[in-house]
Amino acid sequence: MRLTVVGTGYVGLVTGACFAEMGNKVTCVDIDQGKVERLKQGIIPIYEPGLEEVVQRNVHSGSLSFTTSLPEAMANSNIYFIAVGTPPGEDGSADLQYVLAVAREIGQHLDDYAVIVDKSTVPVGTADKVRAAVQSELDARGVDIDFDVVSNPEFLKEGAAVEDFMRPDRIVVGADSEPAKKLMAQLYASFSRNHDKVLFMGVRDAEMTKYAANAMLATKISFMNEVANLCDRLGVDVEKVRKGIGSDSRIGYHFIYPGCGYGGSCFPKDVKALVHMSQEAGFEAHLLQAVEARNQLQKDYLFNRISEHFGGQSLVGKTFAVWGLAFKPGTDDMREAPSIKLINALIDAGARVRAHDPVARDTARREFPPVWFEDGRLSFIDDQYDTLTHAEALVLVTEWKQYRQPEFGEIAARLTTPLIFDGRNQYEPALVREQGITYYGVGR
Ligand SMILES: NC(=O)c1ccc[n+]([C@@H]2O[C@H](COP(=O)([O-])OP(=O)(O)OC[C@H]3O[C@@H](n4cnc5c(N)ncnc54)[C@H](O)[C@@H]3O)[C@@H](O)[C@H]2O)c1
Ligand SMILES: O=c1ccn([C@@H]2O[C@H](COP(=O)(O)OP(=O)(O)O[C@H]3O[C@H](CO)[C@@H](O)[C@H](O)[C@H]3O)[C@@H](O)[C@H]2O)c(=O)[nH]1
Repeated sequence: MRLTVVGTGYVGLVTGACFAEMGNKVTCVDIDQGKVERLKQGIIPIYEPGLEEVVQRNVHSGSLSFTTSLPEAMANSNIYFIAVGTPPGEDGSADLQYVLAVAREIGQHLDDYAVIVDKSTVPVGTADKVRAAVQSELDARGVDIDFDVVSNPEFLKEGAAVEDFMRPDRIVVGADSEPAKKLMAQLYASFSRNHDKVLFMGVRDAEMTKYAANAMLATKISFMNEVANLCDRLGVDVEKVRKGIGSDSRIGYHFIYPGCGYGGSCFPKDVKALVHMSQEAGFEAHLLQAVEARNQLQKDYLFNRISEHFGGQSLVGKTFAVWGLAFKPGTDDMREAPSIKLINALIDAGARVRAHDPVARDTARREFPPVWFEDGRLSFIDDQYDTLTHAEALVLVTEWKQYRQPEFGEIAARLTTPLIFDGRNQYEPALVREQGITYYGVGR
C-alpha cells in the first residue's frame, strides 16, 4: 500500500520505517528541512535502537522516502498518518495546533477519497476537529470530496520502539465508516497473521483508550512510589514488597518499579491532559491528580535524601556524580527527565555535578544554562568512573545497562566519602555495604 506519514519524530519515523519494512511504499513528511535532508541520507536525528538500520535499508530499496512537501507525498497515497507533536499547553491541555495545521493542509490538497489517521495522542473529540478543519478547506475550495478520519493511537515505548511497533500487543483502530475500517484492516493484516491483534472500536473510544492506557501505567508507578515512601518510614524494603505483590498475576510485575519519578514525553503530558479533559467535562479526576502530584514529589526524592544524609549541612562546594541523564535507558530523550530536576536542585544548593550518560549528553546539554558548563558547576564526563573524582556521592538516576553491575571497589576508592543514592533500586544494599559504601535506595 502507499502511505503518507506526517511528522518524523519518534512516532512518525518509526511508523514510516516499519510500514516500509512490511512492504509498503511510504513517504514521510516533515517541516524541518534539515531533518528531512539528513533522513534522505539515512541519518536519523534520534537515538533509537535498530531504527537507523530499518530506515537505511528502506531508503536504499526505495520503499521509504522523505520530503518537506505534503502535497507531493499526498499525490502518491490515500492513507495519511498525522504523527506530529501534541505538547502540553499552559493549562495541561494537549496543544492541537500542529495536528490541526496538518489537517488544514490536507484539506487544501485533497483530491480523492482518503483516510486521515490520527496517530498522535489526541484528546477525545479531536477527530471531529480534524474532520472540521479538512472540511472547511474543502468548502473554501468549493469541492466535494469524501474522506474519513480514523484514530489509531500508538503504544510504542522509546528505547524499544521498533520492536514494539513490529510486535504490538494490540492495534487499536477507531473507525466509524466501513471503507475506513476495510483499509485499516488491510494495512495491519500482516501484523496480525497469527493472532488477530486489531481491535476495532469507535473513534472516541480509541482516543480515550490511549489516555487510559498511559494513565493506568503512570498510576501503577505512582502507587508504587507512594508505597516506597511509606516503606522508608516503616523500615520495610520496598523491593521485597514489589516481588511479593508482582507475583500475584492480577497485579503483575510490569510498571511497579519504584524510582525517582516517571519522565518522558508521554506519561507526564498525558496524565495532565486527561485531568484537563475531565475538568472540561465537569468531572474532578481525584486519582489522576494524585498520580501527577506524587510524581512531582517523587522527582524531589533523591535531593531530599541527599539533604537528609548531610543533616541539613550546606551542600555548597560539594560535588556529586550523576549516572544517567535520559528519562529512561535506551534513548537520548530528555523530555521531563528526573535528572533535570535533581541537577537543578543540587546546583541551586551550591553543589557541583559531574554527570555521565552513554547517549544523551547532547540533548541534555540544551536543558541547562551554558554558564554552568563554562564555570564548572556542571560537567559531562566521557567515562562513568571519572565522574567520581572529588565527588562525595554517586547518584544513579537512569538505569542504563552499563551501570547495573559496576566495580563497587573502584567506586569506593574514588569517592571522597563512599556513598550511593540509587534512584532506581539497581543495587543489592548488602553487597554495596560490604564494600564500605553507605547505600540509600528508594523505599529501602
Ligand atoms: N514519543 C513516544 O514514545 C510516543 C509514543 C506514542 C505516542 N506518542 C505521541 O505521538 C505524537 C508525536 O510524538 P513524537 O514524540 O514523535 O513527537 P516529536 O516531537 O518527536 O516529532 C514531531 C515531528 O513533527 C514535525 N512537525 C510538526 N509540525 C509539522 C507539520 N505541520 N508538518 C510536518 N511535520 C511537522 C516536527 O518537525 C517533528 O519532527 C505525540 O502526540 C505523542 O504524544 C509519542
Ligand atoms: O516500573 C516502572 C516503569 C517505568 N518507569 C518510568 O516511567 C517512564 C516511562 O517509561 P516507559 O513507559 O518505559 O517509556 P515511554 O517511552 O515513555 O512509553 C510510555 O509512553 C508512550 C507514549 O505514549 C506509550 O506509547 C508507551 O506505551 C508507554 O509505556 C520512565 O521515566 C521510566 O523510568 C518507572 O519509574 N517504573
